[in-house]
Amino acid sequence: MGEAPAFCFDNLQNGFGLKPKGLETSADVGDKTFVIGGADNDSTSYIGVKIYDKSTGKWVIPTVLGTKPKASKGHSAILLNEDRIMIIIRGSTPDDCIWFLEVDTKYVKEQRKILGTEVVAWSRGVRGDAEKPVVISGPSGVGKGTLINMLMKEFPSMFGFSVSHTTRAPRGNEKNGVHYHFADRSVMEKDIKDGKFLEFASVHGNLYGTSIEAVEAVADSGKRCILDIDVQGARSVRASSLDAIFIFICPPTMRELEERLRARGTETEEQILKRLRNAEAEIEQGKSSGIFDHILYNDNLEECYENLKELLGLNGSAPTNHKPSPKGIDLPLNHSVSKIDNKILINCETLELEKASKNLIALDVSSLKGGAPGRTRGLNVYALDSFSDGLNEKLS
Ligand SMILES: Nc1nc2c(ncn2[C@@H]2O[C@H](COP(=O)(O)OP(=O)(O)O)[C@@H](O)[C@H]2O)c(=O)[nH]1
Ligand SMILES: Nc1ncnc2c1ncn2[C@@H]1O[C@H](COP(=O)(O)OP(=O)(O)O)[C@@H](O)[C@H]1O
Repeated sequence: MGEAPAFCFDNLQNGFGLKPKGLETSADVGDKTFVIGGADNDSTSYIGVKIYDKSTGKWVIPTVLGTKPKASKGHSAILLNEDRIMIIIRGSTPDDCIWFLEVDTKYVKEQRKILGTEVVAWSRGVRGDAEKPVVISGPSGVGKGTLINMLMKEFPSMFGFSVSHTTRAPRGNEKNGVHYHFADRSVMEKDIKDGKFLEFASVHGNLYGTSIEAVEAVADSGKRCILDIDVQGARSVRASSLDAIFIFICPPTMRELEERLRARGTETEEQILKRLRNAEAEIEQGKSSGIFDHILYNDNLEECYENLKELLGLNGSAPTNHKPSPKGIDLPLNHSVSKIDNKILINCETLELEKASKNLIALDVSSLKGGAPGRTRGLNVYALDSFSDGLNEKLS
């Protein structure tokens, strides 16, 4: 795209509108200058953001969404695609040094409309891709939990369960933080308002929801995330930026569903009747709404499980190509940053002679995925031999 070759951030002629000032950097996007960070004496524990609107000549403090990076010993900023600023933080841990401040992405534009204020959104940068999450829905008692448990037991290193929040009371065998995060309605409602949830719904009279953190934590651990959520939740996830595979589980008959619910023995008569009433509408929507990619009938459990595995490409044997999650990036405190096309070059200023030939790290940002309110994934990292021309070693 005909960009200038490498540039330094103290060169204001670079056309990227970036300049460091103490612990602050700034980036120009259209009429706005985004100032990131604070002065040396700034005592806040997070990196702050303020916006100078050149058209009005006024400073604006935006609503800041997402998990914010901690205050740091300094950072570099690189504007990407005119809609997000990549921040490389000095002196942080390997998995905490790359962040993205979204200033004009689709998500930020939507939130600006909803909130009626200026909005920016943080998301942490993560190396590599996550596998598509699997959303499983179906009426109460159809066997979702049973099938998910079988999958997690057979492939423990491959799948991780998204632990939902709910206001319903725990059942006898259920552990807080394992089966659900059992929450007070007022706390959950506040977290929903604060944008911490990917989706939420009122189901059988209780509030249920998937927090963004629940899904991202599974992906961070290098596992494929499984969500057990109702049809309303599946619809919300379908409309979100999460690219998932949607599976609906149907009972063979309503009578069999009722028998399973009663045999499970975890609900009162009143709760069973409520779940059965809701089941008819759920099955109707599950089959006809177009939300689901696949419908599975859970008549014979073993057969249904085999069909589920086939859909997930597991075909009876444990996959051998399961990749562990990539590690973070170990950056020395002193480094300089430049950009060539879709590569961000980090020159690590090491004094150790034996490391001097491998002191460049390249971050490939050509295939970023996701973003706020979750993580920004798809960041590829290479060690670059400064005495040769090309990228020569993908860091493990
Ligand atoms: N939308 C949504 N639904 C959920 C979530 N967690 C669980 N559910 C759904 O809530 C319903 C009730 O779940 P639960 O109380 O565990 O009862 P069970 O389905 O009878 O085992 C089921 O349809 C679940 O799929 C969530 O985070 N979001
Ligand atoms: N194919 C099946 N045939 C008979 N019973 C089943 C089958 N699948 C699940 N069950 C039983 O039905 C009950 C409900 O299953 P569960 O997994 O708790 O459903 P859900 O999570 O969808 O509410 C459990 O007691 C489970 O052992």
